[in-house]
Amino acid sequence: MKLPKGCTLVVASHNKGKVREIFDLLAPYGITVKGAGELGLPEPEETGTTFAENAILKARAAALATKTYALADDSGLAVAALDGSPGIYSARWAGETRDFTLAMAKVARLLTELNKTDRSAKFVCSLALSDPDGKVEVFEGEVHGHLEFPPRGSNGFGYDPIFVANGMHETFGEIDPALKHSISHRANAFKKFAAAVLA
Ligand SMILES: O=P(O)(O)OP(=O)(O)OP(=O)(O)OC[C@H]1O[C@@H](n2cnc3c(O)ncnc32)[C@H](O)[C@@H]1O
Ligand SMILES: [Mg+2]
Repeated sequence: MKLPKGCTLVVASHNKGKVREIFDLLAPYGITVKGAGELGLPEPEETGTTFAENAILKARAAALATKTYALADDSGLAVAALDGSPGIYSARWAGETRDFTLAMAKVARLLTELNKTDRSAKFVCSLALSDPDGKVEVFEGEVHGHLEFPPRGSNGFGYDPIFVANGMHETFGEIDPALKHSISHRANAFKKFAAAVLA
């Protein structure tokens, strides 16, 4: 599908860090964007079993509620030695208060307890675009790297302070946000979205 010129796009996320990144990624395209938070949209329960299913249900809920196009992002950290955990549970590992210091410590603790030495991990992002009638399209991206402890840096959000992308030495918490926007899982999904929808 193509986004009609001059349309408004609702970014169906309640995560401020994510919304900031999606706004940055959309900035060059001259689309009017609104956040689900500022529109007071409810946060749907993420009952899907994959990133794509959860992205679709969030995009559709916002599109049907606002009768506009909506873009949702479901993403997370998949740690190889933990069989892909926390995966779709990445936000939930941070508890009700979304404490990522706690979530990152849980990852470190599990790796130690299970005697795992492999620190490989990836971030995964599924972007779902819904039209005002609930018709959806999904775009996926990944970035591969490894984890380092203790956490470093205060840029970004979530698990960024423990993730180092392949070929880098600094964590996503330490690098310039513009650099993260050029290589991240979200950037890679976004490139596909932009090519298909914004061209
Ligand atoms: O569902 P919405 O409202 O969009 O917000 P959320 O925070 O609940 O988002 P998800 O359900 O997609 O959960 C993904 C979690 O994975 C983590 N995550 C995703 N992308 C990340 C990134 O670029 N850097 C660090 N952590 C990331 C982050 O902690 C998110 O809370
Ligand atoms: Mg969520």
